[in-house]
Amino acid sequence: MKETIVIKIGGHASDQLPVSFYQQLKKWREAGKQILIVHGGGPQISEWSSALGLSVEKKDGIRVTDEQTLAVTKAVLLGVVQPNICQALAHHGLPVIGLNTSDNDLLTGDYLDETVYGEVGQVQHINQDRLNELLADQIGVLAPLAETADGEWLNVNADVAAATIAAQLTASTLVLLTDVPGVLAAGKVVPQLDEAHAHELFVKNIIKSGMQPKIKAAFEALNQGVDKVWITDNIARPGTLLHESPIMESKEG
Ligand SMILES: Nc1ncnc2c1ncn2[C@@H]1O[C@H](COP(=O)(O)OP(=O)(O)O)[C@@H](O)[C@H]1O
Ligand SMILES: CC(=O)N[C@@H](CCC(=O)OP(=O)(O)O)C(=O)O
Repeated sequence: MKETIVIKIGGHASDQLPVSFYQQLKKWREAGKQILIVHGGGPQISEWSSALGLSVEKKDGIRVTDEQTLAVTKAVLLGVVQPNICQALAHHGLPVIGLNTSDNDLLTGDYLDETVYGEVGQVQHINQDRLNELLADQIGVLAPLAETADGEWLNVNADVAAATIAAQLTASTLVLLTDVPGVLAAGKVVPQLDEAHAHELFVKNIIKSGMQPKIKAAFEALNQGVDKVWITDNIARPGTLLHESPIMESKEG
């Protein structure tokens, strides 16, 4: 079985991928690793929603999604963000396939809390065999949309989706690629973060907004068997490396 690396690309990051990103993907492929990209698109969804006169509301980094916002989310993720990422990878000579849940029920799930968030879900099950088959010879670029057993589409936070998928694929590494070089505290990147330290930064309101679901998702992935999680703006360096328990040698304590 090939080693799997899951990379989540945030909506900001996907608009400005540096050449080093594609070079690193090539290196990993040459080393025999299979790669799945789970993409976001939050800023793009907000922009299109506003342009269409829809309200934009997030609670703890999760978008409150009514029927109209879900329609915009599907259109923007599958019609704008995903094709742009696939095109960029292809231009850099990488074999790529754009994916969404409708291909053999790749991501099935259920509502997170319908009364609070509306049409928002969490991934419960992935079609692991189909994904592994697709990833054997190409890089998959998968949208964070799940479907219920009844075929309803659900909007899933891309960090949370990537973490669940990484865990179910038993990925060695989950990279959360974003627009900041890592988790920042007092203006500096925290090089290593365990759960206790993360909790402290939550309580002090240092970890806020979009960083909240990212950190929660990262620890979910670690607790479910993913070896390493990085939060970074450059896949060639780990940024913040997350750990389940304290690292004795860590200066961050
Ligand atoms: N402690 C923190 N360190 C770094 N970024 C933080 C922190 N707390 C909140 N953030 C915010 O989280 C953002 C990244 O989350 P988000 O905007 O959802 O990115 P993405 O689209 O890549 O998922 C950063 O741009 C920053 O504004
Ligand atoms: C439920 C929920 O919050 N879904 C996200 C899905 C996209 C996403 O997560 O994009 P980023 O990674 O770029 O933020 C949203 O609608 O914004």
